[in-house]
Amino acid sequence: MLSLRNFTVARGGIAVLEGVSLTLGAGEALVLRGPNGLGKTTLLRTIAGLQPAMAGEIDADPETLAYASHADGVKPTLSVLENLRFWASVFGQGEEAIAAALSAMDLEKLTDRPAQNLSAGQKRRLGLARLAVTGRAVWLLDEPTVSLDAASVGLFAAMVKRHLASGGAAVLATHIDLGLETATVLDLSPFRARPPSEGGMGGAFDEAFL
Ligand SMILES: Nc1ncnc2c1ncn2[C@@H]1O[C@H](COP(=O)(O)OP(=O)(O)OP(=O)(O)O)[C@@H](O)[C@H]1O
Repeated sequence: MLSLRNFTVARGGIAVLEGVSLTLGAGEALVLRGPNGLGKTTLLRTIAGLQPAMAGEIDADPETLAYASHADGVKPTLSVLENLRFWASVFGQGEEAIAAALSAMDLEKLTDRPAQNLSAGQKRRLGLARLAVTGRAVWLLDEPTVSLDAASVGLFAAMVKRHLASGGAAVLATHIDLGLETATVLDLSPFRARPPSEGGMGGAFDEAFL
């Protein structure tokens, strides 16, 4: 469903990760690990097509990818239900998918509340519920559990497990253990871009190099 070969990704024109190769098949989850600033977000953004790769190849159908970023991406003046209806219409999904999304993230009691009046955790639950109305197979998830309490983390983990069981796949940047028994953990530290003096395309000096 997704494969990368010798993939190099950059922020601000400077390579942060180089030579990343991976494959992801149906039912599989990949957990990206590495210290702050290493490039996990950058890798997910590049896979999602939000920025170009610096080098390497990606094999994936863009129409199968759904990206959930750090930001919840909810529309503040729309209610919870209106937000999901909006996204469902964008992705060609119907009421059944919306009902499943509400149930998955326990949002049924909040359907009429404007998103701007949700708590941080509720907003994040709505942001994650959007995934369930995309109908897309490969979920790209950047720190999906930020602001979630333990119960909501459990709901989200269950949603991801159902997605995998139904033939979907997921790449997650997360520092916590979601209990995805079948997930493969990929430590990105060995792919940190080398500075030009070492033959690489990197060069930023920041916390990733300390
Ligand atoms: N817009 C930008 N312009 C230039 N550099 C950036 C930009 N955004 C991020 N960076 C830098 O790119 C590097 C990789 O950042 P990225 O957000 O991908 O790391 P991360 O591994 O996801 O970190 P974290 O675990 O803290 O979320 C960092 O050194 C960061 O400071």
